[in-house]
Amino acid sequence: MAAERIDGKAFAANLRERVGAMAAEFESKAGRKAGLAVVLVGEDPASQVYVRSKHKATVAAGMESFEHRLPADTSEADLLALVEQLNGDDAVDGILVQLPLPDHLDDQAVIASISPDKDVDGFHVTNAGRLAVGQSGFVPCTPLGCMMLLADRLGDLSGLEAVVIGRSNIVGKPMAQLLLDANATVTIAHSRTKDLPAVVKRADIVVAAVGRAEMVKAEWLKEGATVIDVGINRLPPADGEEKGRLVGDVDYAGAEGVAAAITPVPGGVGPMTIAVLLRNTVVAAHRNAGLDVPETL
Ligand SMILES: NC(=O)C1=CN([C@@H]2O[C@H](COP(=O)(O)OP(=O)(O)OC[C@H]3O[C@@H](n4cnc5c(N)ncnc54)[C@H](OP(=O)(O)O)[C@@H]3O)[C@@H](O)[C@H]2O)C=CC1
Ligand SMILES: Nc1nc(=O)c2c([nH]1)NC[C@@H]1CN(c3ccc(C(=O)N[C@@H](CCC(=O)O)C(=O)O)cc3)C=[N+]21
Ligand SMILES: [Mg+2]
Repeated sequence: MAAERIDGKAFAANLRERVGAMAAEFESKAGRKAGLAVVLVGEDPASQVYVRSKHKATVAAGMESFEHRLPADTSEADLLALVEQLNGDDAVDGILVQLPLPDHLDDQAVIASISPDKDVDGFHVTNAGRLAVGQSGFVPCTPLGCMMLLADRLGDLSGLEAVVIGRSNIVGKPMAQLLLDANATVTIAHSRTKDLPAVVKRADIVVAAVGRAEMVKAEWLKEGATVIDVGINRLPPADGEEKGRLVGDVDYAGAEGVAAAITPVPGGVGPMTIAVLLRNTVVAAHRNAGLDVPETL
């Protein structure tokens, strides 16, 4: 039987609806809209696409979107000065600096300059630390979106074997932390892992966040596994194509024959990332205005 396709796009649309309702309620209580500032340095085409879809989604949810596009040769001092200005701007509840930054800019220094209370990406060490010790803060959007899909599909994750492939600060590590908090038994695999296929074979839940097109094969999966594919990989254009296809880190066509459920690429985790970003921004707005955060968020 073919695996069920986990429709992240539909789930995300529903979440954006709910966030929109909370944003409207926030506006009526606070007398202003919740605001998200997005900073893009340089002209990377993929980053431009993401920033444009974040802007559209922010406005559609009834929030204010402040876009700052800076030239690729922006100095670190100028970028830090902009973040400082946004930190002090009461109309701005959330700040997102699109990564990766051009090589001459230090990602970590820039993330460190964002006020943890406006760090809706959840990348600041303060928020990473809060997640690690179980305090409330901001959780990175992509892993939180993956957890929402897993909770919706599987309910209680207690005792399930979860394997996260990838250990980046923005996806793999926080993903593992959230799975652990949900009482899964968690393994983190990475480029030095010996016999990755055997490690993946144990998993009831596989989260692939590697950045290698269709690396995870059907034969690696346990029958009935739930597969969350975070990877976004652009294949080289085939004959007659202008742009190459977008594929995940999992061989979807093969995995469909073994898994119980799997997220597609596109239409899976990607749309969740943006919806959770809006969710985090409305949460930030409530906290920054001293209002109770609605429980439904
Ligand atoms: N859908 C979405 O919303 C988002 C998608 N992404 C996508 O997710 C993917 C991962 O992103 P990100 O975490 O930022 O990437 P990074 O490049 O920061 O991390 C990749 C991880 O994969 C590991 N890895 C690399 N090669 C192998 C291998 N052959 N076997 C096992 N592990 C390997 C690396 O191991 P090591 O640590 O040893 O180097 C590293 O931990 C990318 O495709 C990215 O585009 C990212 C963010 C959001
Ligand atoms: N500070 C920061 N925060 C981020 O959250 C962040 C970032 N930098 N840099 C880049 C990555 C990547 N990322 C994605 C968001 C949405 C889709 C998404 O919507 N993808 C669509 C397809 C989009 C397309 O067609 O290209 C989908 O999967 O269906 C993908 C990837 C956020 N990131
Ligand atoms: Mg994110």
